[in-house]
Amino acid sequence: MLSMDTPRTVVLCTFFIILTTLYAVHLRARRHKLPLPPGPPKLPLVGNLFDVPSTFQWKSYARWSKQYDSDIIHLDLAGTSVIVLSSFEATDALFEKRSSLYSDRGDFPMLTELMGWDFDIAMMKYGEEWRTHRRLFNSAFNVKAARKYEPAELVRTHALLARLLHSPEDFMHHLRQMAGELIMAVAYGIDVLPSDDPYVTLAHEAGRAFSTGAVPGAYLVDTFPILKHIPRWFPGAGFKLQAEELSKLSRGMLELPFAETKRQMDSGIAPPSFTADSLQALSDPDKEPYYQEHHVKQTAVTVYIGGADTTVFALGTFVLAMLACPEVQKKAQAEIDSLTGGRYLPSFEDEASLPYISALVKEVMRWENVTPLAIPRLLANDDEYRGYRLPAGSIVIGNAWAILHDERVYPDPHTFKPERFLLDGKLNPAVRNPEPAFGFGRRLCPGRHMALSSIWITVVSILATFDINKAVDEQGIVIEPSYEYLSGLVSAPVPFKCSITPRSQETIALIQRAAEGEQQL
Ligand code: HEM
Repeated sequence: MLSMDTPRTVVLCTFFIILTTLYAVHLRARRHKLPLPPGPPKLPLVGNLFDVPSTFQWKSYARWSKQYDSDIIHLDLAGTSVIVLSSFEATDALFEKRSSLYSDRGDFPMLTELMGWDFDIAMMKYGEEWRTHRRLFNSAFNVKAARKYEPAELVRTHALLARLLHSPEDFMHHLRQMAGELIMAVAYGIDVLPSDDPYVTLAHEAGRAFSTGAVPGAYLVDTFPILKHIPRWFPGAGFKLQAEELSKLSRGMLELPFAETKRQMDSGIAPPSFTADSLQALSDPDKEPYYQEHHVKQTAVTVYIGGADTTVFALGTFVLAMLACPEVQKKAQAEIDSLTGGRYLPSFEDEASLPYISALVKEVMRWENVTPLAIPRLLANDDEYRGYRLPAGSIVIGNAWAILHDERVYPDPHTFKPERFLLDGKLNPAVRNPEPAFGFGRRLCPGRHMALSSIWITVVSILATFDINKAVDEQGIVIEPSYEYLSGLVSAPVPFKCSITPRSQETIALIQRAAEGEQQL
């Protein structure tokens, strides 16, 4: 019904629309005049293309941030605008508080279109499809749901201890096997073979191909997407043949383990897992109606790709930290011994009584964080921050490494020091959690609860039962690890040697009893 006020309302509305349009035009014009954030001088056309190194970019970004005294810097990579944020304040202000603008991902034509990884949540554009996958993921991996994986984590950790007893020199292989077993069990309910398992091998190769394709600029077609249309016989189109080969891995990873879980479900022998539970829930009328089978299939792969390498490399860093700081290892073992008296292997119930171990795990995540630049974002619209113009379409990078090595928050940041997280023997809530190790805002890693609990139980179990020391060569000379890392989206310790020996006859007996008990279950 029209009211007497209608003409007045129309005038008011028109006035309001004109005012907001004028304001938007004014804002755009004003923003256009604002300077870009500071950064190294740019050459014509190529900008900073030759300034940015091809490895360990996070260290150069952090150096520039100091040099220009700004936690937000700007680079131009041959026409692509790149913004790097190097403080908690800046990532909080943009990724967290303006998340609707800063949650998109850039285009990776090689990875998503040619290699077939378009179904991976981590690379998905910000929108409905991503939201559906993310909800499905969260329903199975939120803080409460992730607790149901603890028994599986404990069993796999005990199997790891038994393998370390047998061949300690292969510790990285054992850590990888453990992570592979755990994730295949959690995602698909598949029990993998103790070695050379076809699913783990496939997943490992697929994961490697994924990590290579996810590095910005790794393939020319990512910088010049038009190249994806050139025919495969064209000179220089080798990447298309390579993509065809690699896409077999993503297809295999998508289809094979999923088909196995469905086969087990049809035979009534499928153990609980993300895939089996989610497929069962599809037929439940009370559950979310919008999930479909392909969402479950695609999300299950993401569990493996997101979780396997990251967890293994964090545990590699733990071992390296024990070599760097033997006194930390002693303190951690003393805390465990004072609780268990060496009579039993620690379990998740002990977590609250072992604050030094929890602090040690936080320090592992901070010291050499696995994903130094998280995963870059794409800025959806023009924006303005601290008087700087941030152009739409910019790649925005959160330099998690710089934030976790900020001496204002973590004094003496390059030293491995779990004590920084403690006060009077308890975890100190005033010290900031190293959460940027898992990214930022709405795209913060959804697997972090499971990752942290599996890392915690592995760390406490190894420390309870083994001593980790530097290896010694045939001449009795100590082999110093290089403490170096390989550069990439996911940063792994350079392979190193160490000596892992059981702490006593009693701990050997505990490990054997745990492994035998679990085999009988
Ligand atoms: C030490 C272990 C891990 C680390 C350091 C890690 C780190 C990260 C980081 C930095 C991101 C990007 C966040 C951003 O864009 O800001 C991410 C995303 C993701 N992670 Fe993890 N992660 C770990 C373990 C896991 C595990 C165990 C899973 C699966 C159970 C997982 C699943 C994912 C998924 C699905 C995404 C994509 C999220 C999205 O784009 O919305 N991660 N992770």
